[in-house]
Amino acid sequence: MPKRNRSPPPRPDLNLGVKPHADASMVTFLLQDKEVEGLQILKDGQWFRVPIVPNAILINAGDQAEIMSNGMFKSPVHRVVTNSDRERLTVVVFCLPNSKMEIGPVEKIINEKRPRLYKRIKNYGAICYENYQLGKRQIDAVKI
Ligand SMILES: O=C(O)CCC(=O)C(=O)O
Ligand SMILES: [Fe+2]
Repeated sequence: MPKRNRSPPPRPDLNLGVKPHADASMVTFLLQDKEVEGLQILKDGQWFRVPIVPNAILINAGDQAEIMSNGMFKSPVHRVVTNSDRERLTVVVFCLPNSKMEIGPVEKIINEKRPRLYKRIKNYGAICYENYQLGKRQIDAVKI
């Protein structure tokens, strides 16, 4: 599912960008703008900028990777802030299973020390959409 994100230079009365979220995908491939930075990642309550590495593809674990790995992979919360005077263009590809397929933590990695953290679910995209609109962290809806 490819997507193109265009963040035009903002007007003072509009605050465009991408609000904080974690990706609903299994994995996301991102080709950043060659010159204009904007992506930031949340870690330990602090926002960190993601530097531009020309022509590099950034790979991000999405919520479905966190669910299937029973929390071993973390799906990071990130956002895009706008640059005051330059347009930014990125290309994003979200990879995710068919919505009819049930997914859940892989059985083999669940044990007494690492109990199951997430429910088995179908169509995670739809679950996410509802929670995104409510401004909630989407993965919380499928935690046990
Ligand atoms: O434009 C970017 O750098 C990231 C966009 C993003 O996080 C998304 O589309 O999910
Ligand atoms: Fe994202």
